[in-house]
Amino acid sequence: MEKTSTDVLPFTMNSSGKQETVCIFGTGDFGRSLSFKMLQCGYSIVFGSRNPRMSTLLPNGAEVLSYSEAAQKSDIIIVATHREHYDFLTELTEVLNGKILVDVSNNLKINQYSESNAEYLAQLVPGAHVVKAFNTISAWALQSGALDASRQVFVCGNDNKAKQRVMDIVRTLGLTPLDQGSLIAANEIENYPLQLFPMWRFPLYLSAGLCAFFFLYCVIREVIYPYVYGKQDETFRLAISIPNRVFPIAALTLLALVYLPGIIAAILQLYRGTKYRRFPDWLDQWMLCRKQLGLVALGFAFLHVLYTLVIPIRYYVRWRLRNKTITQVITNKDDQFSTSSAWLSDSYVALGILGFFLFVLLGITSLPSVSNMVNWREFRFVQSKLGYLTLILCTAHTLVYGGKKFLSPTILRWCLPSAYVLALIIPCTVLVIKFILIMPCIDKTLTRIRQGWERNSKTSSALNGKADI
Ligand SMILES: Cc1cc2nc3c(=O)[nH]c(=O)nc-3n(C[C@H](O)[C@H](O)[C@H](O)COP(=O)(O)OP(=O)(O)OC[C@H]3O[C@@H](n4cnc5c(N)ncnc54)[C@H](O)[C@@H]3O)c2cc1C
Ligand SMILES: NC(=O)C1=CN([C@@H]2O[C@H](COP(=O)(O)OP(=O)(O)OC[C@H]3O[C@@H](n4cnc5c(N)ncnc54)[C@H](OP(=O)(O)O)[C@@H]3O)[C@@H](O)[C@H]2O)C=CC1
Ligand code: HEM
Ligand SMILES: [Fe+3]
Repeated sequence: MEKTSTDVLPFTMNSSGKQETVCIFGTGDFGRSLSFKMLQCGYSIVFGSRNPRMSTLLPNGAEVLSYSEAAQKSDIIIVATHREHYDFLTELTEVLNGKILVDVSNNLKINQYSESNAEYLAQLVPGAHVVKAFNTISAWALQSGALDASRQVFVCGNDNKAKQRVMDIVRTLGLTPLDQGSLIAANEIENYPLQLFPMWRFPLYLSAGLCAFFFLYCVIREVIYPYVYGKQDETFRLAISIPNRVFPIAALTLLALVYLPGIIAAILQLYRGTKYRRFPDWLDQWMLCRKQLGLVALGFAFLHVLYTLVIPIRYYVRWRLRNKTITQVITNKDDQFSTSSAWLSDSYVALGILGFFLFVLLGITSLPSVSNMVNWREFRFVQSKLGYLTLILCTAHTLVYGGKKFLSPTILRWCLPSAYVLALIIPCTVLVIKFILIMPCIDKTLTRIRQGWERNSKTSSALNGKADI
């Protein structure tokens, strides 16, 4: 096939065959980094600056002029200055008339101003076509080429032609433009780089709260209580014994909280008899951060395993073992081997190991490189079915660890049961309700609801039918 004349033109040439010139206002970090990249991609660059002569460190081949001279050289102007300094643009409204102004700016805080920076720019220079772009790309990444994580450039603007021209530039720089619509979207685009791990916030606050609560609980039971009643100094427990209760308890509770919203959703759907009514916001948010909750739980489980591995080398544990042996020698009594204790001890450790193995498997499948390789059904199978199996194994691990002493009154201190007894409440509740939900009669109704059946649609059509008669 023969190539047309436009096919053979490089992107950066305009229709008359000349290199396309782009003007950048501001010779700061971002303006400079963008100019390096654009020069590499074949654009010719003209800088607008307050002090054209003072500007150093600029790439070879870029011209530096005053703001108004530079603006006349191109019909696309990238405004690489901070919003606080935009007022100089009001003196240039005439030269900027009809030109494309690209707003790249970010603020320091979310919703710092009542209108977005791009809308503010459009108010300052009403005759220009303002397009928002590039604000999510950092100057450092542009220059060092480390753009793997952030190749996407969100673009928005009211003038379609202007937006297309900017998107062409984005593509030529090897980045991916994402059209976000009109300039109203600028507010959201500007808030985007200011967010700090939004999906992680709830899981992290929740785990900090859980850890603080259980830590205090254990300190009261295991440090303060022995001190008050026997003047014993048990503070060494703060280093390993108590963290090795708090971390597994946090892991188990968070794991249960990953599966609790699915159950609440099912109960709501059964109660309402339809899947077409929205869940309350808190439930929606909770559902959306289950992955993060699960990964935080996995982190705590890892800590528990590491702390458990060091138990045999602890001074306190070795001292107790030695002392027991010596006492047995002195009193000439030996401990009878108890098969049931051996079973209990081996089973709870085995359950922990199997639970941890599946837990890690869940974590691995949540890596994008792995989840992209499995289909939806396989992913659901691992996350939902194996996820529940993980919860069952970890709960059983804790239940068997509690063993016989579980509810005996001797373990109460100041009426407080052992911490793991509290930790079992949510997981056991989740498992019991899940067990009820998968009973055939309930499961059948739930499946019908999830396939689109509505309980009330029958009654309402019957009522309609009556009304017709
Ligand atoms: C280590 C670890 C890593 C994890 N990684 C991920 C991850 O990468 N990605 C991820 O998503 N989760 C992840 N999770 C969380 C969790 O495993 C999944 O969310 C899991 O799918 C939850 O299973 P579920 O059976 O409770 O709920 P679901 O599978 O969500 O739902 C149960 C049922 O409810 C129905 N349902 C769910 N939502 C709706 C709705 N809005 N409207 C109508 N019906 C609905 C479904 O059809 C399904 O039949 C992770 C958990 C852990 C512990
Ligand atoms: N740095 C980054 O990684 C990113 C920055 N941005 C945005 O790009 C814009 C520029 O950022 P950055 O380059 O880091 O900032 P700098 O402070 O490094 O540069 C800003 C430039 O603005 C010009 N300017 C115009 N008027 C004034 C004035 N009154 N006072 C001071 N400077 C003025 C100056 O250029 P001259 O001296 O030539 O006039 C100055 O170098 C900002 O809006 C920022 O939010 C967006 C994404 C990433
Ligand atoms: C390799 C895997 C695991 C091993 C070897 C293991 C081992 C142990 C041991 C030895 C104890 C007793 C600790 C003590 O005496 O202080 C224990 C307690 C406990 N484990 Fe595990 N465990 C594993 C995985 C898990 C996992 C994945 C969870 C849950 C998510 C978990 C939850 C708990 C809980 C809640 C306790 C009770 C904590 C307490 O109050 O003392 N364990 N585990
Ligand atoms: Fe500045």
